[in-house]
Amino acid sequence: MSPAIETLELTRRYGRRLAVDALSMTVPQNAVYGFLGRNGAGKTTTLKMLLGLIRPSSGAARVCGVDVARDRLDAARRVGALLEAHGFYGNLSGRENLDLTRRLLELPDREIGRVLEVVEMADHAGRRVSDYSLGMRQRLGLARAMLGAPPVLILDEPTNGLDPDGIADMRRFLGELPARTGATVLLSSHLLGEIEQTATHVGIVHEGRLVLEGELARLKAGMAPEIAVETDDPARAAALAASRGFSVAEAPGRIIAALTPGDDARMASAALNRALVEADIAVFSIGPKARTLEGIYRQVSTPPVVQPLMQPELV
Ligand SMILES: Nc1ncnc2c1ncn2[C@@H]1O[C@H](COP(=O)(O)OP(=O)(O)OP(=O)(O)O)[C@@H](O)[C@H]1O
Repeated sequence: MSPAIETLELTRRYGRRLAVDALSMTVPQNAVYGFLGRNGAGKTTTLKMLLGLIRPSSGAARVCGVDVARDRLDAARRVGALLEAHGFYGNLSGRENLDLTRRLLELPDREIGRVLEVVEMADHAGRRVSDYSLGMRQRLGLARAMLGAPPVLILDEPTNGLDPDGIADMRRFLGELPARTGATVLLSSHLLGEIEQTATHVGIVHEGRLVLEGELARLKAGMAPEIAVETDDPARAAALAASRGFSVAEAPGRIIAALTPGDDARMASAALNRALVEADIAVFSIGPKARTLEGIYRQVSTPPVVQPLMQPELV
């Protein structure tokens, strides 16, 4: 069974800028694959190449085994997409907007009722789209992407601009989509929490390169443990932890120190606690932290912090 999506050394240059740099990703069938990266990391450029909207400078992309550059139409038939610009006609109803796409794709009329049911929009389908909330437009966009039941859905930042209720709704739809439709979902986001709550798989892109990919549960299990320290002096605590070989992230009132995989987090916590107290730094709490996608992301996208130990009396 070929993967739902596969790219091989996919590369796109804009002038001298490498927007996507030899990116090889694999999205297994039936996954909800979270494609994660900061703004400008290269997510949209990758998605556009997968959809055949722009050509790669080199490398290849395949959807359900079909090469996108070689068989663009064949590949396009297998994908539904939700991109940022909706392009709906505000003066037409939701149903009429869907009908325009249905006719283009030469699909039977009943497809409209089916996709409206999936996104729970059947009750609003007769209203003009100009009266829709942004969340309703996003759902209509999702419904349009699902017309014809393509086996792959590609969604660019599907919760962008939504209010908390809209975000919660959209997350629920996305998580349920593989079970409800049999589709594989690739969704891009710059929000860790969003991917953590919806995705089964994750790919992290940083400066055009795929720096990590895999099943989320396995990545979490395999990641280096971290110690969270609440303290009165995060700056000195961070410097001290870094001098002892930890990679450290600093936040108001606390630091997160990442261990090397295989280290015993409890013993390391005790040793770090002793060192902090000896350096006259108040420790309000200390202990191993639950493994999160945020921790994984920090490990792959930031270089370790190594700062010289400052003597307490000099600070
Ligand atoms: N048409 C273009 N011409 C020149 N440079 C571009 C073009 N499109 C994208 N870029 C550049 O390529 C890089 C990757 O952009 P891309 O839009 O793919 O990132 P992204 O991860 O989707 O970010 P965002 O979430 O902000 O859309 C950026 O540095 C961007 O400035």
